[in-house]
Amino acid sequence: MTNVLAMNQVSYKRNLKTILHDVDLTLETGKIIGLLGENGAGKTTLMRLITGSAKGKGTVAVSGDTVVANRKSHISFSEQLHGFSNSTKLDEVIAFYQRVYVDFDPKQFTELCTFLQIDTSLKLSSLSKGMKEKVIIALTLARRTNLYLLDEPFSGIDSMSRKKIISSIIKWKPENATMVISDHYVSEIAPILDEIVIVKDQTIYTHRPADSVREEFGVGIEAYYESLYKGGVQHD
Ligand SMILES: Nc1ncnc2c1ncn2[C@@H]1O[C@H](COP(=O)(O)OP(=O)(O)OP(=O)(O)O)[C@@H](O)[C@H]1O
Repeated sequence: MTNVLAMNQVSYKRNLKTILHDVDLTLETGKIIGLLGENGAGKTTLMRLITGSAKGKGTVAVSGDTVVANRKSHISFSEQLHGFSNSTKLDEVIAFYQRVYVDFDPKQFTELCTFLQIDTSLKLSSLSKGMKEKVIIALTLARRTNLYLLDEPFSGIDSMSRKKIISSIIKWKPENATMVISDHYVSEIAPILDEIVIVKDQTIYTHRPADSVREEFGVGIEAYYESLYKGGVQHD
C-alpha cells in the first residue's frame, strides 16, 4: 500500500502560540478520511500545513514530494472564492481554474454542475452561501489529483442536498485518490468514511479505521468522538 501523505514531527506556532505540535500522520492512497475536532482544534491549519500555505517545523510529503510547489500540484484544496471580486461571473472563475490547473477536467465539472444544479452564468454576488459551497465542491472535485482536502464543505448546504452529495462523493473521487473531509456533521459523513483522524490537544489524538470504532467500542463514530470530550469511551 502506498502513501499519499506523510507528515513527520510537524509543529506549528502562530504569534508564539502552539497551534499544532508533533503531528505524525500517514495516509494511504484510495481512502476517505474524516477529520474531526472541535472549533479551533486545528483542522484547517492541518490542511494548510499539508498544502504548504502554512509553514511549520518538520516534514510533509505528498505523493513523495516535499517541495511546496510540487505538493500543491498533487492536492485539490477546497479554497474559498475570496480571491475573486463579487462581480466575477462563475464562467470566469471556471476559465481561471482551467488555465491554472492542468488537471482540471471540464467534463467532470459540467457533470458536477448538473448534479449540484449550479447555474454557471451567475455572478458570485448573486450566489447564496450554500450555492457558493456547492461551487467550491464542484471546482475542487473537478480536478483529477491524488489528494482532496475538503474543509467543512457542507456547513451552509441544506440537509437534503448534503445527503445527496455525501452519498455520491465516492463517484467523483478517482479510485486511487485520498479524500480528507473535515466536518461537524459527523453522523452524516460517518457511513462513507474509511478512517477517522481526530485533532485534539494540539495534535493528532487518534487515527484509526472507522470500522474499528464500532468493533472495539460498540458505538458509532459520533458517539465515540463525543465521548473523547467526556473522559473517554467505556469498553463493552
Ligand atoms: N489568522 C489567525 N491568526 C491567529 N490565530 C489563528 C488564525 N487562524 C487560526 N488561528 C488559531 O489557530 C487555531 C486553529 O484554528 P483552525 O482554524 O485551524 O481550527 P479548526 O479546527 O479548523 O476550527 P473550526 O472547526 O472552527 O473551523 C485556533 O486556536 C485559532 O484561534
